[in-house]
Amino acid sequence: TCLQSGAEPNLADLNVYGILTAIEGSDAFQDLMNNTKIQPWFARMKNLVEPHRIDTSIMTILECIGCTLIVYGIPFSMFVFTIAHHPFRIIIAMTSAFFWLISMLLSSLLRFMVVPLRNQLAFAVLCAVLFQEIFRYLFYRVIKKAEFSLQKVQLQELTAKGMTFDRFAVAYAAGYGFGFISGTFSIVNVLSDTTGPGTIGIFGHSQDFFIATAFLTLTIILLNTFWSIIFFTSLDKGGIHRHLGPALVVITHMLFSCLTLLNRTTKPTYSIPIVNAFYNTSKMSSAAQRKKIAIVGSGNWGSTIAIHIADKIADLKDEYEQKILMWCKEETLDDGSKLTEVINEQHENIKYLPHERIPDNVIALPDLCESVKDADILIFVIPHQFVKKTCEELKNKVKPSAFALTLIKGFYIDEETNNILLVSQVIKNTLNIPCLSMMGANIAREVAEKVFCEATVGSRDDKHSETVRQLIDGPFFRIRVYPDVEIIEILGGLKNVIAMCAGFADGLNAGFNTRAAVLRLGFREMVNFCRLVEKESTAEIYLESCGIADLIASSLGGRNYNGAKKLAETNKSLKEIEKEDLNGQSLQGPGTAKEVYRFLQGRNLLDQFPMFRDAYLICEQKIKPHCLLENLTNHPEFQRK
Ligand SMILES: NC(=O)C1=CN([C@@H]2O[C@H](COP(=O)(O)OP(=O)(O)OC[C@H]3O[C@@H](n4cnc5c(N)ncnc54)[C@H](O)[C@@H]3O)[C@@H](O)[C@H]2O)C=CC1
Ligand SMILES: O=C(CO)COP(=O)(O)O
Repeated sequence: TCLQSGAEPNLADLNVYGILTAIEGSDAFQDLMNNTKIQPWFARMKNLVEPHRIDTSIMTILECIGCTLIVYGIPFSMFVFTIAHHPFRIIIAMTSAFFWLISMLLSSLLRFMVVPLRNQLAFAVLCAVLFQEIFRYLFYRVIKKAEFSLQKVQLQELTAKGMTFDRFAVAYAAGYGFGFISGTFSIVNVLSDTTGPGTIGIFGHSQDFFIATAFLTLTIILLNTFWSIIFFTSLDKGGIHRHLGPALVVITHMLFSCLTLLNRTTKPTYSIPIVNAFYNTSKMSSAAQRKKIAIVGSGNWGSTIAIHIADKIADLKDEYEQKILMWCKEETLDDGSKLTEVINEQHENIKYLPHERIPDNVIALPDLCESVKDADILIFVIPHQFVKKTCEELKNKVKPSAFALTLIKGFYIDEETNNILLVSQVIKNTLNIPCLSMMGANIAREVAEKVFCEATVGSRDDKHSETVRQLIDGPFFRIRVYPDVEIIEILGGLKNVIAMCAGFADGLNAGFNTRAAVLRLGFREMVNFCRLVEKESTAEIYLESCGIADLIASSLGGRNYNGAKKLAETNKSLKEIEKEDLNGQSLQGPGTAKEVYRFLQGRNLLDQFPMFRDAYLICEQKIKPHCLLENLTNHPEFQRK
């Protein structure tokens, strides 16, 4: 040794002293003291160093706390923010952790049984990875079975408790459970070593051992979460993805685990799991970004559009979450069953769209807010008189980044200003999200039977238009987009009133020439009315499906037309007719006729719109339907120069 009496110890002294104190008390240490001349030097060093010694137990405990925070900090936040509030996810995570434990048990059993390879690390890695992946797959199968039963019998109950069956969340919670338990198993021993007696490199390895292991364990937890998401969502997607996703997971898991075999080469191996995690995060985030669709309404048109969209998105699995939530105002049917249960069990809306199969991925929910909670696209399709109340209930309950599309034909007149208040405006103003409109000649039953039709979409946002195109446009349902959101919507409401006029004319057995005049003059009033309110971007809009085509279709076979025809034939009130013929479906024409009448009256314009005026008065049974036909001769159209 070089430490002279009275001199300061140099680095070599400190180094050797550090090593000896680490083994102090052992046989080797005693041997050294007894059989060499090192003892006086050691005593001098002890005198000099001990007064300056930092309490190592505090240091090592701090290291243990630091490593624990590295390992569990992020997973803990993930748990608190994404799992803890969902009992269903907690159950999934715990069950998945249990599956991991069984996989490890079986893997150890196999290793133990194959005696020649028992001590080969590579064999252990192979067994561990294969068993984990087999159990990941088994877990997926079990959940798939459970999902089916849950949806069949318990959906309402689950929803009421905030336990919706969200496949992505299930994959996430399953991966989290798998990762958490696997990470915990690989770190607990290491963490206990961090508490002392010394934390300087094990077996001469890097001093960064503990911290590196902590980061690696965090990576294990995160990777397992990503792997389950990739694994489960790929299996859900089907096709080639069924094989690619799981293969990717098994390969990356194997590569990651094989790092164990490189332990002795130390440093560069740390970067591999980080690259792996990065790659998996990017794969996973694309799955997380899949847009969710909610349909607010499940009547005749609501159920039809749900079927249509479910068919459309079946080919767009990367972009759209396949499950479509459809809000269904709960009602008890004649046999005592609940409508939502019937829809989810029989996959048919036997009340509002009988004999049409609703795909399994359309789930009817009785809870309005639950149905739209995570939705990126909200499709409103309820009778217009319920829009204000429905939107009020949804206030502050929808994603701020979502957008809406209204298929509702009808509007309000603001009581204070006597101005038109469109459904799209109510949605926009109450929910604070943009709202597009789609109207056209779309008699629901025919759309459900895949009979060719077209529609007009009102949108001023190219991205949203593209989304609507993806969801709706197809070989038997073509759409055209215009920026005239409001005019499209007003036309949709007004045509119901003029279709009633066509019904009155047919009910009175009017001549074909007169029936044609009713349609032309009615269409003229529709255009003139729109021009009182909004300036169209182009007059072409009136020749689109939302204009002339919807009027023709509705006047040939719409519910409003049929109801009005029956009124003219029987003298019954529309309320009675609605009750007798429509089994809960709703005539939108009478309500709109009333609103239009009020709007025109407030502006002293009733004489300029005699058909709108008379339609309302007939609905109210204040005049007879023949008056409408008699008044055609003095229509203001004939005073026009
Ligand atoms: N049926 C069709 O062929 C077409 C309808 N439309 C329009 O779509 C809208 C919806 O029509 P449909 O789906 O046919 O409905 P519908 O006429 O079948 O009405 C029944 C629906 O109204 C719901 N409802 C009853 N009371 C309610 C309340 N208090 N709050 C909320 N919802 C309630 C019922 O739950 C049921 O889903 C209407 O504005 C209609 O003009 C547009 C194009 C085609
Ligand atoms: O809007 C419709 C077709 O485009 C349906 O009209 P009805 O509500 O009169 O059936």
